[in-house]
Order: sequence, then C-alpha cells, then structure tokens
Amino acid sequence: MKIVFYGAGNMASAIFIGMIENRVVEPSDIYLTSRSMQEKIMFFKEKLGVNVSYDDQELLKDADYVILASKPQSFPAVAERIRPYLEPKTKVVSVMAGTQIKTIRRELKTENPIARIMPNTNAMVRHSVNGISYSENFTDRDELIELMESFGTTVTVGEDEMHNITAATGSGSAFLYYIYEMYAESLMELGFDEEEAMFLTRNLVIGAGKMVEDSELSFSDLRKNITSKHGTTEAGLNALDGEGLKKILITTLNAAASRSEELSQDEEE
Ligand SMILES: NC(=O)C1=CN([C@@H]2O[C@H](COP(=O)(O)OP(=O)(O)OC[C@H]3O[C@@H](n4cnc5c(N)ncnc54)[C@H](OP(=O)(O)O)[C@@H]3O)[C@@H](O)[C@H]2O)C=CC1
Ligand SMILES: O=C(O)[C@@H]1CCC=N1
Repeated sequence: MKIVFYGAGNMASAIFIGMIENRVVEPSDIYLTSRSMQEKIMFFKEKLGVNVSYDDQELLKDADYVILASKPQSFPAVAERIRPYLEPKTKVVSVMAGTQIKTIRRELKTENPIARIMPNTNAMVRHSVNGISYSENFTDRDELIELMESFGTTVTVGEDEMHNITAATGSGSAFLYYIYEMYAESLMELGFDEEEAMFLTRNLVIGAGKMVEDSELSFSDLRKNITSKHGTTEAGLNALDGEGLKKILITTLNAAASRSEELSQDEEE
C-alpha cells in the first residue's frame, strides 16, 4: 500500500500516527510532503520511519491513495503539484473542510474516485469520529473504511451533510477544550492557583471521560446522579441554565457549519 499525504500538519499527523500505531499500515507505506517545513516532516521520518519527499513524480508513482491535508486555501498550490503526475489508479481523499468534490475534481482535472473525510485530532487516540462522503465512482469503499476505522469510527453522510459533521465533530473537540480552558480559568477566579486549577480540571475531565466510556448511563443520568435536591449542583446548574448554555452552543455550532458552507462556495459557480 502507498499512501501519500500532501500536508503533514495537525490533522494529517493524527491520522498517520493513528494508522501506524494501530498497525493497519507499515510506516514504509506512508509518504509525506509539505510546503516548506522540512524540519517538521524529517522529525516524522526519524521518529516513525515514514518516507519523506518533495519530488511529486516520485511521490505519486504507483500511489494507492493521495490524502489532501493542507488548509483549503493552500489547495490550488497543492493541486498544481499533484495534477501532472496523478495516475488513474490513485484514489483521492480530502480532509479539507468545505472544499467540495467537484472543486477537487476540477482543480486536479481528474476523473479518479474522490472521497471527503472529516476526522478530528482524536485520531491520535483512536477516537476520531470520521464523517465520509464519496464521489459516485468511488466504488471500492471497504478498504478506505477499514483504514479509517483504525483511528476511529466512521459515519457515511451525503456531501451536503459535511457542513454539520465538520461543526459537530471536526471542530467539536476544540469547543470542548475551550470549555475546559474556561473552567480552569474560572477555578482561578474561585481562588485556586494556576497549577491547582489545571490539575483539578484535567482530572475532572479525564474522570468524566472515563465515566462516559465505561458507564451505560446517559449524560443526563450521569448528571442526575450528582445532583442532590436543593444541593450545590442544582444551584450551579440553575445558574448555568440561566446564562443560556444551550443557546450559546447552538450559536457556536451554527457559526462553524456556516463557515464550512462559506468555504465551499466554489469560485466558478
Ligand atoms: N486540525 C483539525 O482538527 C482538523 C483539520 N481538518 C482539515 O485538515 C486540513 C489541515 O489542517 P491542519 O492539519 O490543522 O493544518 P496545518 O497547518 O497543521 O497543516 C497544513 C499542512 O499543509 C501543508 N501544505 C501547505 N501548502 C502545501 C503545499 N503546497 N504542498 C504540500 N503541503 C502543503 C503544510 O506544510 P508546511 O508546514 O510546510 O507549511 C502543513 O504540513 C485543513 O484543510 C482542515 O480543514 C479537518 C478536520 C479536523
Ligand atoms: O478549523 C477548521 O477549519 C478545521 C476543520 C475542522 C477542524 N479544524
């Protein structure tokens, strides 16, 4: 198997590290290139034993998959590198938020099968939720799903649903991290020093995550188990509701999904 990543940043590295650690590919199956950060990808070569090259012809020769893992704004430059050497057998897989299959097809001037995936950086710990949608001619889907399930779970969606998946799970863990960050800062307002606030929040989050993983209970039941009638939790939850937490989250998710739609506006439409 030959899998070539154009882009070796946060998302790409979470994917290839996830794949390698879960032994669905050998390090020698992975080929990396970037724009200019040679030091960074040489680190992966030394640490993981993957291949690194800036020679597009060599990279794309006999490739099974090419993974488009740059920012959407860098895609025209990436497409220029790939276009001359893309072979008919190579399946194209994009992780770019917003960029449509038809845009990828046009920029690469190719009829090759194309899939879009929307993973998240939890791929590194095998817990990515991967949205996936395919071009009609992407018929050999099982192999790609197997590769992706090495670093998470996969949900097949229509391409128009990608905006919501991008908001919900692509960006989703950043929203949760931000809440943890604000929680720690609020503990400091309460009087804990920074070290204590980080320690308490970190362990709270790890413990809550393990409860979610191990318990059969719903979020709501887990919460109710902590909430005594007229107790401290109830007082806190009432305050949280009063501030409109759900409304804040809906606004957050809508903003992310709308940005994905904006990114998908094809210049040629
Ligand atoms: N981060 C996340 O949680 C998620 C990101 N995504 C998507 O993944 C994509 C990448 O995001 P992220 O990893 O965070 O971004 P990063 O900035 O961390 O990585 C971008 C990578 O693209 C490379 N690149 C840029 N231009 C070129 C080029 N012309 N040829 C080859 N490589 C190039 C960069 O190289 P260099 O370092 O040399 O500039 C870098 O390795 C985005 O499209 C994003 O929408 C999707 C889901 C989640
Ligand atoms: O912020 C972004 O645009 C990308 C897509 C989902 C997560 N990160």
